[in-house]
Amino acid sequence: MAALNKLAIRGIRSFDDKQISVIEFFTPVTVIVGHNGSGKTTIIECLKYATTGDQPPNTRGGAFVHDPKMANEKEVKAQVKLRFVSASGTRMLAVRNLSVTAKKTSGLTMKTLEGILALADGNAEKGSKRGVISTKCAELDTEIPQLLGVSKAVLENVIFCHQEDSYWPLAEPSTLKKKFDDIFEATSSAGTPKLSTPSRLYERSVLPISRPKKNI
Ligand SMILES: Nc1ncnc2c1ncn2[C@@H]1O[C@H](COP(=O)(O)OP(=O)(O)OP(=O)(O)O)[C@@H](O)[C@H]1O
Repeated sequence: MAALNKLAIRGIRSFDDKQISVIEFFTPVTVIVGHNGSGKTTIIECLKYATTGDQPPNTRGGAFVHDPKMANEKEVKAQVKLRFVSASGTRMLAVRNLSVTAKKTSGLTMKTLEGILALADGNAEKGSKRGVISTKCAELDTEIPQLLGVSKAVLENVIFCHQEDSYWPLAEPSTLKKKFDDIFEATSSAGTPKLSTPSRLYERSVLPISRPKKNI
């Protein structure tokens, strides 16, 4: 069974870029406790980012990275590192890198830098190429969910669902249908419906279906 072992965060939200904070996950459960604003959500955001490559909602302009103004720097380099065990029992390492630069006028410029997906025992962190599977972010985005044995949609909408997105089950029918289709993989990559899946059954049982009236 897949498992998360350790998460290292540097330069994300309130986690500054001067030190690395390490969170270890224990079996069967790890409880994250802290005051408001202490960084509990940030830990989940980092897990989602490490596994899917998706940054939290409303952070497009670089708000996910520690604010350079607070760091008193022009540029902040951020890193999220996750050690995990794949569904087949292999110890893996995923590293994602970001940087944010304060613009001369105002605002931020964010860059996504090369990542690493590697075997945890291959010394990729020390620069060794042994055991490195990919350094391309797009490949990490598809490979990591596969290694965990969970679809990207389930990681995004269920396991690491952001608190700002957690009301999606109450969304309007078309949004809800799309979410269920993604989660149950009801559409092929070409967008055509696959076999009858739970989402299709859900759609049939919940959405009003207009039937032509019969002439008697
Ligand atoms: N870009 C940023 N740079 C620096 N600090 C930031 C940045 N973005 C958010 N923060 C700070 O990081 C913290 C975010 O904390 P987070 O939401 O993870 O806390 P939490 O423990 O989940 O809080 P709550 O219990 O209220 O949900 C806040 O204190 C916020 O001010």
